[in-house]
Amino acid sequence: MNANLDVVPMQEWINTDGKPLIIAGPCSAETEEQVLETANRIKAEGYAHIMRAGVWKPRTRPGSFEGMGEPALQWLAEAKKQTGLPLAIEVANPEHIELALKYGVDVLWIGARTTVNPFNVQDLADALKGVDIPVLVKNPVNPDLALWVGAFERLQGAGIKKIGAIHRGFSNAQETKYRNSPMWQMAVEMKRLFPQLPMIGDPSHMAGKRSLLMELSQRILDLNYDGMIIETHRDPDKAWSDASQQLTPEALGEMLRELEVRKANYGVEFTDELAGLRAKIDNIDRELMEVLAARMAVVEKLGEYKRDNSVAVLQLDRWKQVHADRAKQASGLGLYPEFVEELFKLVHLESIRKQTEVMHSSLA
Ligand SMILES: C=C(O[C@@H]1C=C(C(=O)O)C=C[C@H]1O)C(=O)O
Repeated sequence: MNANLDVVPMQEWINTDGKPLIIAGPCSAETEEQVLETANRIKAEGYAHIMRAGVWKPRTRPGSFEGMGEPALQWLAEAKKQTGLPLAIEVANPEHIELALKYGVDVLWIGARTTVNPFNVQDLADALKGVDIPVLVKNPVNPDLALWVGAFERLQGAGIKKIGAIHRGFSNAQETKYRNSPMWQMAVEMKRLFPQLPMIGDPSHMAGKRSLLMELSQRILDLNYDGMIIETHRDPDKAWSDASQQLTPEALGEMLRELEVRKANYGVEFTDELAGLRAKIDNIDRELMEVLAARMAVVEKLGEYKRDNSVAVLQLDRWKQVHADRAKQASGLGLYPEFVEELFKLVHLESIRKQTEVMHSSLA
């Protein structure tokens, strides 16, 4: 992808003393009392750099609680006064931005259901022209990296340079362990393309349930994210939205204290050992590719046979057999079967591509 983002480093707009940024707060601002109590309990725990709360809630189906709107902004402004915590909220249209700025909100984010729509994102970017405020962009609900990048480009067009990405996971067509599947490779690719872009994990929306928060948060930290945005509520089971994925400010504190923040890089003392092990990996990878090339040469021969005898490229029974057999072999070798299944799906796709090419070569 050919794109360039001009990013102000995160530490220039929020000082976390080099620690991962923690944005914590309720899914929704429900009542003044709930906002103030939650804010003060978060503050007392000491981990949060920014408080979050939903003021307008995009819901999957009508009839669910859709947020309190402007009154919630008054409660949040009071919470900021009492705790000193800067505020972050989601905005989905220019009116939301205007109100957020009126009530002194410090950081805005664009939600996953907005990021998918370039018209909406452009409206937000236009409304932000001349405004100096950090804007975080959640990944679009579908795993489309270009759409995510496009949202940043639209913001940059409006002069916004304090930007960051929030990885909240991607919608599932089928029921899975996660509410939104992380598809970590999307965030890793984003980091590869734009190393300077802060990446913030949203374990709450990936998980959908409390029991998965810890493992997801640790994974986020192990992938070197710049921070996390996590939902916390004074009385989670009674929350008006996302009850099952929130935890109390104190339980969140306990969880955060248990997480391990590891160093981003190896120290110099490991340099020699590291170089030796990496040289081994380089050799093994070369062998892997030689083996793949040998397999592909046989696939090509089979393709020529198919072409000359008018046999279809895809042979489902054979593929089913390969798929099942390789996963079984994987267990015996101590490899994670799902990894091997995915790997062979890719290999099979490449075989199909190669044989299709061979088929077409007869037409030349
Ligand atoms: C190689 C073949 O063609 C395709 C590719 C396969 C593979 O990569 O293992 C298996 C079945 C076919 O869909 C074949 O027919 O055996």
